Amino acid sequence: MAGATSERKRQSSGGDGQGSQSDPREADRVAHHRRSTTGGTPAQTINLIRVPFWLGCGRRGTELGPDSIVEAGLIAQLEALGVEIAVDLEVDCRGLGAEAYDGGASLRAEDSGCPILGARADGDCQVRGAEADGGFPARGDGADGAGLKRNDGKIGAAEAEIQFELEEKDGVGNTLYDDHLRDGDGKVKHLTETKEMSRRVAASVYRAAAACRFSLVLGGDHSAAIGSLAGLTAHYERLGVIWIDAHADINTEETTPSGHMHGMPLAVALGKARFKLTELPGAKLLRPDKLVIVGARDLDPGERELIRAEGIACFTMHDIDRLGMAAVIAKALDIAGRDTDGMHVSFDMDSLDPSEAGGVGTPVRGGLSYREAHLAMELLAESGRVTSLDLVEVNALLDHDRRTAKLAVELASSLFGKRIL
Ligand SMILES: NC(=[NH2+])NCCC[C@H](N)C(=O)O
Repeated sequence: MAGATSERKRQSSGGDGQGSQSDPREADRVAHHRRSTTGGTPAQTINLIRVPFWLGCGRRGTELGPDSIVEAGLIAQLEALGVEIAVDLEVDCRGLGAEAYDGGASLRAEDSGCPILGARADGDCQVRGAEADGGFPARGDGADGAGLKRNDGKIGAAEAEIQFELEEKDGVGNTLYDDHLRDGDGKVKHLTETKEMSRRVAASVYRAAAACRFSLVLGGDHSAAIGSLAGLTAHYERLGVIWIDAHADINTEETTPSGHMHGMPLAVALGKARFKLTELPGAKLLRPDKLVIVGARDLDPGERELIRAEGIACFTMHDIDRLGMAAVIAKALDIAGRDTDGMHVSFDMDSLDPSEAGGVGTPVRGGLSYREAHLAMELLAESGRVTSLDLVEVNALLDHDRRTAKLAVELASSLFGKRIL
């Protein structure tokens, strides 16, 4: 728990570590500029957000992904690159769909002693305590049009209110939403739990973004990205997104062939599904012209239609074969990076060929080679533009010798500036 320790240290030295900088955003801009002009290694302060959630894909083993990636050496690798892990927290997913987890009610979130965001009672209650005097503004009433008021880079903002809502509703059970889309309607599975997980992830990601920190979100299945995107759009005015995946994950409740929420996050984020990102506190819809999909090779009919209708940039494996990864990433950066103030990379390990990354729940042949995946991450690092990353869909029960988890660590290292020479 190096992260929690470092957060506690920061607290005892008086505040959240941002107080001594008059304008953290300015410092961040300078750092970005320095990186882009020297091509140097991006040294960053990150919040590590573990999301052990599998209900969005229906395959157990995916909830073991975050710890598997950490145990494969993530923290040492990042620290060797000069990355500071300011916070290391686990979003509590155990109280969600308790019947689907071993132990049922005995594993409910409140039993951790830290009912809302942190399963890690030692670290997260401390982190939350620090926020209590962080001067949270109340959630905006729309006066600034953003839903959430900004907090000048201070940790906190609307999270106190988000937590309050969760506390109120989660303490008595797991049925938090009263909408018509319920599990068992034969269509979307675990919608209620996925929404609740997303709210929790969003709160943590928002908090990181508000503190000008990079969020590294470890899945868990790809529905965790609903939370990332909600937290990020609550903070950034115009977010660009590069979605690296074998699938487009843009099914709606009507088009999903499986009912699994991990095939739907982009439809949610774009406002095309009945469940819209804007249901989550402060979140804004993603703009279709700021989204780029890279590596697609398994699209459902409804997904093809939606991608065409919305004019979404989708570089399939065919395009990567023809143009090469370097050209594809250059185009992706141009689309997701122009006129945006934040850039999120959502990396599904199933974008890689199954011969490299077999430990995933929905493998598809003909994927990215080992070098193509690294090159993508290296070029994204060089751009100096990426402000957050999801690394998702490692299924530890399907992974041999942690091969996929180790590859996830390697790819994260490339994104944080590791170079061959
Ligand atoms: N993130 C993923 N692995 N998504 C797989 C989605 C598969 C399929 N398109 C579905 O909607 O069910």
